[in-house]
Amino acid sequence: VLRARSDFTDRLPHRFTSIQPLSTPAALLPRSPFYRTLGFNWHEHQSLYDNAPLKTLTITPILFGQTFMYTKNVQAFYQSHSLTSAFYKPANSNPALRMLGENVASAEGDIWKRHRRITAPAFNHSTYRNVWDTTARVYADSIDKEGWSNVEETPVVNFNTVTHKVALFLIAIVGFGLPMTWIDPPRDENGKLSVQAMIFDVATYIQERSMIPKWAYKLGIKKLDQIDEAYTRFEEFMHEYIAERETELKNALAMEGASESSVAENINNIFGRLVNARLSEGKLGMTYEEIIGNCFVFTFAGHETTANTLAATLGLLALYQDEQEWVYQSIKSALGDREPTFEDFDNLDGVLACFIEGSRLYPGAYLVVRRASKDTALDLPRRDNAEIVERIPVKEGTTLILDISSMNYDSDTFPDPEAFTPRRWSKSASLPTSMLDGFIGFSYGPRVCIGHKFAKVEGVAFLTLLLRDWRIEAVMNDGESRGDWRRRVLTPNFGQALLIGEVPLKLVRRTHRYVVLASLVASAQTGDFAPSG
Ligand code: HEM
Repeated sequence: VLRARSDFTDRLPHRFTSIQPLSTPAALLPRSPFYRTLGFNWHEHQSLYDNAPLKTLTITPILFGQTFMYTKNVQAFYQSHSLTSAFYKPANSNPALRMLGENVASAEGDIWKRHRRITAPAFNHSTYRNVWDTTARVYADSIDKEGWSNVEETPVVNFNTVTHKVALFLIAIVGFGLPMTWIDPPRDENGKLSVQAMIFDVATYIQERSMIPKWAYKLGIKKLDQIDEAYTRFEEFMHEYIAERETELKNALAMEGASESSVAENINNIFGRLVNARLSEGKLGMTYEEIIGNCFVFTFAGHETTANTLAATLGLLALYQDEQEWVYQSIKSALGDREPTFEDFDNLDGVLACFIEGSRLYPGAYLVVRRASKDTALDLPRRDNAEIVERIPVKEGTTLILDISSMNYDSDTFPDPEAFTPRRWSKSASLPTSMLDGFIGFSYGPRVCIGHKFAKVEGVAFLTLLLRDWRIEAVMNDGESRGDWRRRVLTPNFGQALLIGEVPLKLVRRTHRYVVLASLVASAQTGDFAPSG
């Protein structure tokens, strides 16, 4: 049944707030009960749609900002993200993403198409192989440098720090060809911020950098000086790095028998592709500013999301020992006693299921923004009877917030939504659709996450190695229950990505003793494993 309605504001529940929660002033204000009324407190967030029969509502700010339409109706997601949709991702939806230059995540229309055409070919089979191999080497380096090669049990470790380091290394090495070592002094011999510290701070302080006015950096506040130094150095460093790479590519092109296509074929990292695009004339060129903008966005998007998802997944595995045992057995049956390789990726679906279930419960990108390019409508099934579909008109210019975190906790799609149940994603589970392919945490349609396979390969490689070698245990306070631990440790914050705090874990060795290959450690230290492209 399709019922036509004239005005969505009559059909949808309304909520009022003082200011728009997705605005700069709201992000600057300290957390308060005011946010709770909006559902932007993690635990109450899930009840935001309780009285919304179409799982959709509007929020109208009284003092500042516009009325936005919020939805956790998965049909709204599919309709607003399809190729033919009247909705688009507005370029100004997240100013933080474009502060160092236009890029594939911030642009819209033809500019976005150009950025996507240049960057997409870098996400290919050989990149994913590189992601796998690099993850294995970073893992070996971390075990060695942390001094865990010969211990039966590690001390308490904040695993969020570990996963942030792993994710940062992956994007720096595979994305930009920059060597990294697990233990790196924060400054070089000339007192300059190390590349690692610089990239880490750039990715961590994106929210602060986008909001704090320039004059504030002159006040001599230590934290602001640190942020300013990282960002200034990042731009300087990238300028020099682009110039260097440009010279290398020009030299490669000048060699006998070389052609533009043969040079392009040999480039296997994102950075190389961006610089090469700059050398090409015409429609697929890129400015310095755009290259830096893209490097910046890959640093952020490729780091924060994966790192927080991995940290949360490990925390959940530590709480759900039976699921950990299940995935351990699935690793053993896929690998036997041999070392995993990239070729095993497809058979490690139990590990992927854990990563996806971790992403469902703690979605790195917890919402996405779309805007109606013309008067249009959404056909939304009702919560009480999905056979009844109501047509909700949407006026041109309306902002639609696709609330991924609420969709992921919807009990209609995910029975017992709070439970960590990786098996709901496993290939053998009897699910209505192929859920693994249909997971919306990486979005859908033309603007699907460009790094989704990058993240999955990295996540599966890291989890496989770690879970094969160690049993993970949650470190609890005296008298603390599993539920208390989950609330204390795994209650996230809404930042540019969904942020997880410290995740205190302990690793207890399984029968497999990891043998640190001297050659791997040596290459990790020199950065030789960085791709030459
Ligand atoms: C668990 C990890 C990740 C999650 C949950 C995630 C999620 C998402 C989502 C939901 C979007 C769509 C945003 C929108 O439409 O507004 C997106 C876009 C994007 N992601 Fe990811 N992502 C992850 C990892 C990565 C990685 C590893 C990279 C890079 C190596 C990356 C790069 C990007 C870029 C560049 C875009 C913009 C694409 C475009 O608009 O054409 N992401 N991501």
